[in-house]
Amino acid sequence: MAEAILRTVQLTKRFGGLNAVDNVDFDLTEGELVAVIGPNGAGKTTFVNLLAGALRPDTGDVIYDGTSIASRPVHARAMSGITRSFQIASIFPELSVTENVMIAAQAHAGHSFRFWKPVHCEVALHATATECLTSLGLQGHAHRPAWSLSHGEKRLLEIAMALTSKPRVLLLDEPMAGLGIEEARHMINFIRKLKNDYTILLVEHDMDAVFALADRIIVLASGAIVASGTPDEVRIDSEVRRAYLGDDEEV
Ligand SMILES: Nc1ncnc2c1ncn2[C@@H]1O[C@H](COP(=O)(O)OP(=O)(O)OP(=O)(O)O)[C@@H](O)[C@H]1O
Repeated sequence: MAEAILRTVQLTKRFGGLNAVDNVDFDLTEGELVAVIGPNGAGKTTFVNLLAGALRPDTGDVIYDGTSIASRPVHARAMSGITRSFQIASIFPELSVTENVMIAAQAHAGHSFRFWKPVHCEVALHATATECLTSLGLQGHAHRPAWSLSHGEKRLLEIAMALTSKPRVLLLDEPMAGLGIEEARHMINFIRKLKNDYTILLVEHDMDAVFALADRIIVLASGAIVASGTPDEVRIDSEVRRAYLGDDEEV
């Protein structure tokens, strides 16, 4: 069996008396797209925060490439290859789409441009930005101010900004949130393309997206994994119907 790039061992995060993430053993193998689903308050965002480094676990561990990273901060994890999509709040509305992606690229590159002449930095950042925008179909919007993008285009821009770090593991937290039907279809198509190049963890409420994209699905309820498997396995799992969807609902 292939070695996991990223795994968690009995990962636990408490808020007061609440186990938001409760003893979670999880693994993600290179090239996979694993979706994490579960009802509101199940612990999905807390779990992503623990992987991205925005939160530290109370107990348990996060292992990346065989090394414990549980105490590493967000930027150190991003530098080593685990990147979460940017949030709309981190887009600069008055700057162009390209400029936003260039700023993300510069932030990820950190000091690595230190020895370059400014003009070379600019050219390199521009090239990275163009590549990332193209992979999300935004190249035609490069010169527009970011504020003028639709909600769906802004969500694509968030992902383009995350790609500037050339992540090995891309963490996507509800990329479909707030999208219309057409925008959602568009987003699914782009994430499907990203699957060719990235290992992805997708947290998502949109079941059409989850079942269209996931190689494996993990179901969280009250912080704990209650089911996992292929989409077909999860679709027929009675525990999932009980804990998450209600017995009568179609998955
Ligand atoms: N910073 C915090 N302080 C206290 N409680 C928190 C904090 N963050 C999350 N929680 C609680 O932890 C539990 C898990 O929350 P989390 O946001 O991870 O769930 P979720 O599955 O992402 O929910 P949703 O689908 O609604 O986004 C919830 O009961 C939530 O109220």
